[in-house]
Amino acid sequence: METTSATVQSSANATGPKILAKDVNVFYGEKQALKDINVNIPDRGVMAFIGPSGCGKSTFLRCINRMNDTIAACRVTGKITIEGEDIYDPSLDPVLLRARVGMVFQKPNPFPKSIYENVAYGPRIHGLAANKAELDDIVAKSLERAGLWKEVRDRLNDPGTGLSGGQQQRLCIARAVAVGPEVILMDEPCSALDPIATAKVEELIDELKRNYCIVIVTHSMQQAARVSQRTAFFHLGILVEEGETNEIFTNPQDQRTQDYITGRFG
Ligand SMILES: Nc1ncnc2c1ncn2[C@@H]1O[C@H](COP(=O)(O)OP(=O)(O)OP(=O)(O)O)[C@@H](O)[C@H]1O
Repeated sequence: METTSATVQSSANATGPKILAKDVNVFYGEKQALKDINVNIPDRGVMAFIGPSGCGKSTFLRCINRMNDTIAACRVTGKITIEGEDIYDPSLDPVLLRARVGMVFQKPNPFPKSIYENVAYGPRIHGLAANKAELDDIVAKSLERAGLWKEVRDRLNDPGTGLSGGQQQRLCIARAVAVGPEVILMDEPCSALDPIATAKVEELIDELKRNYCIVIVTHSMQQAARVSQRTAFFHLGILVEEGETNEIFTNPQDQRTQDYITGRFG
């Protein structure tokens, strides 16, 4: 499923960490939700964030594309870089950042428009296609990358909301891919899907990791074990432990990780 279109190619560089977080603290008003988070996220692979409810996984995910900026009471300190570039630099446009760092949410949220328009919207507003033929090409390639092309190519003008839940989630992934992101953030992307649709999305994640840096928040340890190469365990706003997924699940260094993965809490 290789593509020749520059617009859907990741510009990622395979060496060194893609994302680097240093001493990241997040506050909602007076309440501190994350404390001194330090982590390197490698390129071309999947990192899973796991941990009990309320430990700050989604909050940290939202730091990576500055979605927390949209929450009035939220304050972020510390530094996050993507390929060395400080994403909190005041000169950086968060709208452009969010094209580089796509996001897929828990509940599939296609626009109330056609399948075609759902995918074409981003490339059009970012001026990625010079004409209709180029836009058609981006739409087709993005749907192909999201493993949906064969299922929808004959009904591109049908509403996106008419697809099944799993197809809608893959449409949202196609929409993220269409603007040529480097990073794809996924916040529990399968929690609203049945096991068959979940398996399809997991297969897709496995395919996409060859070209993108993917960060996934999941409540399912089985899913983390299946799809990720690295796992970070969060607890009460602290990143307790991070490492190779296999190591985290078989030989965790911290008692809290051990307790969580063996089901003693969470
Ligand atoms: N918009 C918000 N305003 C105020 N507090 C918030 C907001 N979003 C999250 N929090 C708080 O920040 C803490 C971390 O929440 P977050 O949603 O990041 O955790 P999580 O690990 O993703 O949880 P879950 O697994 O239940 O989704 C929680 O105490 C939560 O109540």
